[in-house]
Amino acid sequence: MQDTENTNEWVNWIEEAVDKEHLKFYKYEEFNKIQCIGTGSFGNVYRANWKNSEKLFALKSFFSLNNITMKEIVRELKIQRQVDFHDNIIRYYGITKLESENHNNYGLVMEYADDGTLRSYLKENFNKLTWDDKYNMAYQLSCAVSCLHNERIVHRDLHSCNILVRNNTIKLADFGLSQRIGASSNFQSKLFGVIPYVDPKSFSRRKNNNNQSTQMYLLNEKSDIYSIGVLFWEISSGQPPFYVEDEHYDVGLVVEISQGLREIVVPDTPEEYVKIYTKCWDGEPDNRPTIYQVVDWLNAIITKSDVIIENHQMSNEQELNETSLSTNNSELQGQLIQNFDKMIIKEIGPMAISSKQENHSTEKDFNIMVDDNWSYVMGITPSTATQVASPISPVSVINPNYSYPIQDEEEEGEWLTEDEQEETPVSVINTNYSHPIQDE
Ligand SMILES: Nc1ncnc2c1ncn2[C@@H]1O[C@H](COP(=O)(O)OP(=O)(O)OP(=O)(O)O)[C@@H](O)[C@H]1O
Repeated sequence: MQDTENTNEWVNWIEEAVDKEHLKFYKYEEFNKIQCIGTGSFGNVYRANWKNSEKLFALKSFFSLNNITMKEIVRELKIQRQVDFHDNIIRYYGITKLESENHNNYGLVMEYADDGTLRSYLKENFNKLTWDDKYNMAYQLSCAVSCLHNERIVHRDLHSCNILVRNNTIKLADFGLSQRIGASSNFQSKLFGVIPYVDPKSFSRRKNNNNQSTQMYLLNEKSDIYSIGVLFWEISSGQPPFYVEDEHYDVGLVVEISQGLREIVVPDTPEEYVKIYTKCWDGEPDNRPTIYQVVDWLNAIITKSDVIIENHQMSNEQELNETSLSTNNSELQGQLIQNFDKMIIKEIGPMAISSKQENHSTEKDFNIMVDDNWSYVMGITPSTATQVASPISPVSVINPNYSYPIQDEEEEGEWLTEDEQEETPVSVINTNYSHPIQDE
C-alpha cells in the first residue's frame, strides 16, 4: 500500500513535468523499427526510429516499475537535467510509455550511441586508433567527469561498459540508475565484474578514535579519479584491466589491488600519459589529482604544450611491493576477504543528508552522489563465505529533491560509523562466485 502511494508520487512528478513541458513525452506508437540492442540488470534497451525520420533513439525499458525504480527514474532525470548540455554526456530526450499491461510502464528516451560501449568500441577499433585518438577519448571522458564534478555530482560507477561511444565521441551514461534499482538477480555478479575500476580504499575499514567501532569508506570524487586512471590505461591497451581470456575476477584480485597491484604499462605508451593515469590510480586518494588537473594535463599533451605533473611516482609494478604480496600477510588478506564478503547497499536517507549538509558547506562540497553502491562494508567469518547470494532489496528513502555533499576537505574521504552501517540493508554475497569479464 505504502509502496503504491510512493510510486504514485513519482508518477505524479513525471506527469507534472510532462504537463509543464519540462519533460518531453514521446508517444510510443510513433516509434518504429524497434530493435532490442541490449539488456541491463533492470530492463532492455531498444533502438528505434521516431516518426518517419532517420534519427535513431535509444529506449530504456524496465522489467518492473515499482517505487524504487520510479524514484530512480526521476532521480536520473533530475541529475541528467543538470548536465544535459555537455557533448560527452548521453542526452535524455524525454519519456515514453511502453505498450504493456502495466499502465505506468515508463521508458526513457535517450540519445542513441551507434558505436556501443567503450569496451566494445575498443575491441573493434583499437588497431585503427592513433595516440591522438586515444588522447582525445581520454580527454573527452575527463571533460565529462569534470562537468559532473563541477555540478557536484560524483558518478562512482565508472567503467568501460557505462561509457558509450557515438560517432567516435565519448558519451558518459548510466548515473547509477541500474545499480540503485539493484533488486535484480545478476546485480551482485555485476559488482564483481567491475572490481578493477573500484577505488581500493573502499575495500578497507577503519577503527574510529576510541577503537570501539569500525567505519566504512564512502566513495567520493577521488574514487571517480581512480576509475578514470584505470579507464585511461584501458584506452591505452584496448583491453579490460586484468583481462585473461576465460578467467573471472575474484576476491583474490581485490586483495592484490588493495596491496598495490596495478596494470602493467603498455609498451610504447608516452611517458606523460603514463604519469597521468598512474597518479589517478594512486592508492591514496589525497595523492590523486582533481579532474580539473587531469583535463589540463591532457590538454597540454594534446596541444603539445609543457605539462608538469608534480610528485609523480613511476607507477604500478615498481610501486607494487612484491614482498607484501608474497610474504605472510594473511591477517590483511583475511580481513579484505571478509570485507568483500558482506555487502551493504547503502542509500543515505534525508536525515543523514541534511545533517551532513550543515558540516559541508564549502564550495567544494558535492551535492549528489550518483551511485552509493560501492559504499559497503563486509565483515563476516570465512565460514559464511560460501553462502549463496541473497537478493538485494535496497530499502532506501531517496528524495530526489535532496542533494547531498560528499566530502569535507579536512577529512580523508567519508567514512560511515557502525550505527550508520546498521541503518543500511545488508546482503550476503558468495565470495566464491566470480564474474566473467563482461564482453560484448
Ligand atoms: N543510449 C544507448 N545507445 C546505444 N546503446 C545503448 C544505450 N544505452 C544502453 N545501450 C546498450 O544496452 C546495453 C544495456 O544497457 P543498460 O544501461 O541497460 O545496462 P548496463 O549498463 O549494461 O548494465 P547495468 O544495468 O547493470 O547498468 C548496454 O551494454 C549497451 O550496449
